Amino acid sequence: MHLDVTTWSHVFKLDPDKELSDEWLERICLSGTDAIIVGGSTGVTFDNTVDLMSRIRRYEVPCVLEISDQDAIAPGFDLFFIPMVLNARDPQWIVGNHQKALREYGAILDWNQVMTEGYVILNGESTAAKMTQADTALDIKDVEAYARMADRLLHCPILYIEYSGAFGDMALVKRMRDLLHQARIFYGGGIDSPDKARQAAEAAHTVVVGNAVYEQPEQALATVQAVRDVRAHQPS
Ligand SMILES: CC(C)=CCC/C(C)=C/CC/C(C)=C/CC/C(C)=C/CC/C(C)=C/CC/C(C)=C/CC/C(C)=C/COP(=O)(O)OP(=O)(O)O
Ligand SMILES: O=P(O)(O)OC[C@@H](O)CO
Ligand SMILES: [Mg+2]
Repeated sequence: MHLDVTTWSHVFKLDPDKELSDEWLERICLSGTDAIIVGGSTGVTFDNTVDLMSRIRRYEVPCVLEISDQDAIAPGFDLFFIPMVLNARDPQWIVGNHQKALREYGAILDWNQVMTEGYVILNGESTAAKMTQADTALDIKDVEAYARMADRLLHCPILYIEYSGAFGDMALVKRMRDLLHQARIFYGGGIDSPDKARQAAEAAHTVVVGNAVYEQPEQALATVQAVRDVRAHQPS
């Protein structure tokens, strides 16, 4: 099992608040994806998180919890991703909820399992943008500044360009990747076909496929091979 995120090209993000049959969960977990992220912006509870995690645990694939609600923090994951929404207008989503969670867990957690994601949300229509009151009216220089903030100021191992629900601007994503010093760029949003997965894999280090698992599962599965094909033709 590879817990080194720098080797991950493709991940699926599964939402504890959504239904997925055992058959489809098996196909997703055995697809050859590099990891499964468990997360969602609303309706995530301790119970539905543990339920999904224990179903994924039947398979060998690495399993990460992307924390969006302190009440849904559950043990048993390989890693914990902590989003900090850098362009949130509400500071609760940059540091506020994090401070509260660290009051509870700070002294006992295994820091080797924790990775910070510098999040930049760019689809103003997404649930996450509305919830965090993200400022999505950004020009390229604004996004570059957030990318450098994540990479150089905060030393986040992950810069997450989030277009949840819509396919984003791959030229922008690639430009961010090219300016990073140490962070890896995760791109998520609107990947619902092998062609979009290919475009995203050419721009980002890691592509994240979420909603398509529930809406177009055959297409979602096909994104795994599409990303592999891109990597096979890229110089290492
Ligand atoms: C005992 C034990 C397990 C110990 C470990 C505990 C641990 C690791 C503690 C860490 C402490 C800590 C700092 C926790 C963070 C607490 C917290 C609540 C932070 C806030 C996170 C945040 C900014 C959330 C905002 C929303 C967001 C960015 C969610 C990310 C996922 C996302 C955008 C999903 C897409 O959502 P979806 O529902 O699919 O949306 P659509 O409707 O658009 O599809
Ligand atoms: O659901 P989609 O649009 O695939 O986005 C994936 C992920 O970035 C959501 O956090
Ligand atoms: Mg979703």
